[in-house]
Parts: sequence; C-alpha cells; structure tokens
Amino acid sequence: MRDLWLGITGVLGSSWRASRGRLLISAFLMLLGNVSAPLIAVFLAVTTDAALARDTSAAVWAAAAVAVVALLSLTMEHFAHIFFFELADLHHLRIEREIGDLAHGTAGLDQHERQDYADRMELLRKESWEVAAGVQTVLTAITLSVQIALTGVLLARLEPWLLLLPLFAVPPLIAGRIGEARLERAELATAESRRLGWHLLELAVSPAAAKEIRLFGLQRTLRERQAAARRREEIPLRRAELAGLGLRLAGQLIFAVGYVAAVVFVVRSAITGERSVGDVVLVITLAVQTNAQAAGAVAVAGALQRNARALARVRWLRRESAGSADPVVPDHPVPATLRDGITLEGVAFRYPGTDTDVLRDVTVRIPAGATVAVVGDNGAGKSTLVKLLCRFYRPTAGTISVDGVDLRRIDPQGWRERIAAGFQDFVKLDAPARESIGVGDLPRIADPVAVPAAVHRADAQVVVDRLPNGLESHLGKSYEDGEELSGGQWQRVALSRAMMRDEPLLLLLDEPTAALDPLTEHALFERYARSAREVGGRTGGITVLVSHRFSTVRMADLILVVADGRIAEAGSHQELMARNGLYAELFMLQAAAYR
Ligand SMILES: Nc1ncnc2c1ncn2[C@@H]1O[C@H](COP(=O)(O)OP(=O)(O)OP(=O)(O)O)[C@@H](O)[C@H]1O
Repeated sequence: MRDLWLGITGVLGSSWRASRGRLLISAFLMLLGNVSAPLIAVFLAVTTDAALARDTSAAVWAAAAVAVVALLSLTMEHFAHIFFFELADLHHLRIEREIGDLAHGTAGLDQHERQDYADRMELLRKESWEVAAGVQTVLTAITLSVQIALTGVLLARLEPWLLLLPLFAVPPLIAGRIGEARLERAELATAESRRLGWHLLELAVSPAAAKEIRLFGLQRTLRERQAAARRREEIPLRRAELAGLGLRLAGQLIFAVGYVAAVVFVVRSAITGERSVGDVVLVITLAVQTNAQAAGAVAVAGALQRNARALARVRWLRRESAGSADPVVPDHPVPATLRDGITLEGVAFRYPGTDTDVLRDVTVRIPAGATVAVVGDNGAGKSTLVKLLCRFYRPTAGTISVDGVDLRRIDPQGWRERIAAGFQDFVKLDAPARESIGVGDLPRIADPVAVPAAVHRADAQVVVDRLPNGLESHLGKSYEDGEELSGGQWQRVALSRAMMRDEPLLLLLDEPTAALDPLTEHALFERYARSAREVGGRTGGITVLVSHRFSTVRMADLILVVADGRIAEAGSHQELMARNGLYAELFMLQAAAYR
C-alpha cells in the first residue's frame, strides 16, 4: 500500500516538475471526459421521461445535452493523450537519466557484478516506458474514481440499495491484484532465463561472436538454447497470466450477478409504478457504465501496481547506491607522491553474494617506485587483486594501506584519478581516435601534446598512422565513416588511453597486451618499465603488471606468484629461480615451450 502511495505521489511530483502546464491541462481534459459519462445516463433519463410526457422542447434540449456529454466523454481522453505523450517523453528522459546516474554513481563494482542487481536492472530497463507512461495511469485512476463516486451518488439518490452495485466491483479488483502479484513473482523467478535468452540473441547478432559461432557450427545449438531459455521464461509467465485471467474472470462473474439483480430490482419497481421509465433507463445505463468502470478500475489498479513496483525498484536502486558507500568516511587526501608504498596485510576477499574467498590471507609490501609482476593460473585471483588496488571493492578482511594510511580512508575518486590502467577486457570506445584515447585523462581529452605523447608511450603511432585522418578519424561501427580496427589495434588504442595519465601513483596493466605477440609485448613492457622507473623515481609510483608470459615478467623488481587465492611466492626473478619452487617450474616449462 505504501509503495502504491509513493508510486502515485512520485509520478505526480515528477510530472509536475517536468511540466506543470501539461499536467494540469491533461488532468482537466481527463476529468471532463470522465464526469461526462455518468451525465449521459442522467440526460438520457430526462429525455425518456420528457418524450413519454410529450414535452418536445425539454426532450430536444435533453437529447442535445446527451449528444454534448457523449462527445465530451468520447473525445476528451484522446486530446489528453497528446499531453500524456509529451509528459511521458519528458518523464522517460528523467528516469533514464536517474537510472544512468545511479548506475554510474556507485564507487565500486559490487552492484554491477551482483545477480539480484542485474535482475532488477533488467526489469527496470524493460519497464522504464511503463513508468514514464505512469502519469496517464495515475490521472486515469483519479478521474475514474471521481466518475465512480458520481455514479454512486446518482444510484444512491434513486435507491440506496443500488449502492451495493459498485461493491460488486470489488471482487474483480482483488482478483486483479492477486493476479498481478503472481505475475511479478513469475517475472522475478524467470529473470535469469530472460537474461540468458537476450545474451544468446546478442551473440547471434554480434559480429565479434559470428566467427566462432560459424567456425564451431554453433548456430543450431545456440538457437536451441535460446529457444529453451525462452520456453523456461515463457511457461511460468504464461501460467501466471492464465491464472490471473481466471481470477479476473471469476471476479467479473460476481459483478455480473450484482448487475442483473440491480436491473431486475428497478424494472420491477417501474412495473409497479414506483419509478419512471426514465429511472429504468438511468439505472441500466449507469449499471453498464459501472461494469466498464469496474473493468477500467481493475486495469488501472494493475497498471498502478506495476508503476508502483517499478518506482519501488528505482527507490531500491537509490538505497543500494547510497548503501554501497563505505561506512569508513574518507578523511585523507591522496598523497602527491608515494614514499613508503602499498602494503596488504591479511587481505581476504569474497565477491558479494558468493560464499568462497577468492583471496586469502594476502600479506605483501609493494615498495614505492617498484615494478611488480603478478603471475598465476587462470582464476588464481590476479585480476581480483588489481580490482582491490583500484578500490572497486573493499577487502572482506585485512587492510590495504598506502604510505601507512588505510586505503578506505582515502577518497576513492581522488585515488582513481592517480591510477592509470589498461585491462584485457578494455572498452572499444566509438569516438574520434583523439577522444577514444584522450578520455584516459578527461581534463586533457583534447590536449594537442598529451594525446600524441600517450600514443608514443604506448608505441601506438603505427596504428594512428594507418588511420585516414590520423587522430581525427572516427573509430568504430557507430559512425558511417568509422574505421574498424583489429583486436591488437584496439588494444593499442586502449593502451594509449592507459598512458594518458603521465604521473600516476599506480600504473595497472592487467594483461592489456594479451592480443599482441610475445615479442611486441616484451618490447612494450620494457618500454613501460623504463618510463615507469623514471616516473617512479620522481613520484614513487608503482607499476603492476599481470601477465601469463614469464619472459615479460622476469624484468620486474618483485614477482608475486598467486595460487589459489594466496601469494604462494614473492621475490625477484633471480630469487624465485634460486628457490626452485612454483615460479621456477612454470618459468622453465614456458621457456621450454618457446624453444
Ligand atoms: N564478479 C565476480 N563474482 C564472483 N566471482 C568472481 C567474479 N570475478 C571473478 N570471480 C572469481 O574469482 C576468482 C578469481 O578470479 P580472477 O579474475 O581474479 O582470476 P585471474 O587470476 O585474474 O584469472 P585469469 O588469469 O583467468 O584472468 C575466480 O574463481 C572467479 O571465478
């Protein structure tokens, strides 16, 4: 009930802020149309009695009034629609902006990688137009209530017993509500299959996936899986819809019993002469309208509930975004330079909504100015470590400190502004090349010196030289004249982006060179390491490289071998080789493979 109320006030408040003129005009038109409907019955009754009394003039005037109110009743809602559409557009924009703001507004990644968040986001995106059109639902509900009240007064004036007639409209309403609740439960329960279905459809139309799909002959399998996912979604949904339909039908039958009883009651009193024929016409017309009102009320109650639920999801999103804030308030500025370095002490981490620690008891000191390589098997926890350093997540146990200050006490936004990063799953940003690179340091996005310098540092000049208009060329298929780059070329663009911040405290390279050949990766990393040491000498900045290629990582000052969520070994290449442990074994294996 509270959600319903908050939904109604939320929609009205938001429409008022979006355009109070349009809201008032559409409310007036809706009210005029809705009040006119019961007046048709009143003027019809007057027309009938005047005709039977042979009062031609009164009959003509009353008939004219019937025509006018019938016209108003039929047309006003259509005129109101013009304003509804405009309001819905404005409202939709606001909602999309808010969803975008809230989704972008969280400091970490915990929501984005959570299943229930993804489910609700999916529903919210689906419903955003319905919420936008909510103002029509709310105004229909309000003006329909006025119409029902007026009908009630007219019936009560004739015979108070007839007031029971609208009461018969209650069972269809309740039945509608139960049906809606069932449907929502089914929607939530099938969200996973819906997502899977969409994912498979996206794969079918994605150029990136087309190669593997054709090569491995996956078309049929994927189509079957998509159909199965759709079936898994559709069967419970259809069942819930059918159950809702049955409930509504039962409710309407109860109403029909009341309707027939009311008509029989009035016709009998007309036969005995207690009432006029006009009264019979009045009741029959109003009773028909009551039926339509009940059906309208059921539909509008369902729409109000969907609207309320969607707005409750927006409120949930707001709470989640607010709740994701770390209870530890950042009260420390980001250091200008690193003196001591970054220390991890007893760090453990478990992804939200899961029950296993993917990092355990990680204790390590990364000295200021150092170049650190992180190696380990797939799924060992390397990228998770990088995400913790970016402060996308908070450790579930232990602390990460920067020059002795807990990272949680350092402003996350400020900290990230001092991080430069390149990831394996980098963004292919469709934009002019200059911007696709320049966003790596937004204040210098169009800087005529910084962007080419970043390209140079990433050794990506060869990519830019091949573009028809150099840095001004459009990249990506969103543009008609956009250049589609190869995987390795996109990677160099992403690396240039990572190089935009020229004095970072932390340079994170999480397999950003995986699409490049080992020799190029080696040469690139040597170059980064040299320039990182230079920068590190001035600022104490740390470079962290995640790579599976041991030939590349051997030059790092410190190598961390991650195995099963723990730091299994730590030291320089020489130290680890002398130790003859896991690192030495993996290094020898890879070296033998390359020989
Ligand atoms: N968002 C997530 N939610 C839940 N579990 C996750 C998430 N991301 C990663 N994991 C799990 O955490 C573990 C470590 O993953 P991580 O990506 O850190 O490994 P990695 O060492 O970087 O692997 P790779 O070399 O394959 O990139 C894996 O078991 C993975 O399944």
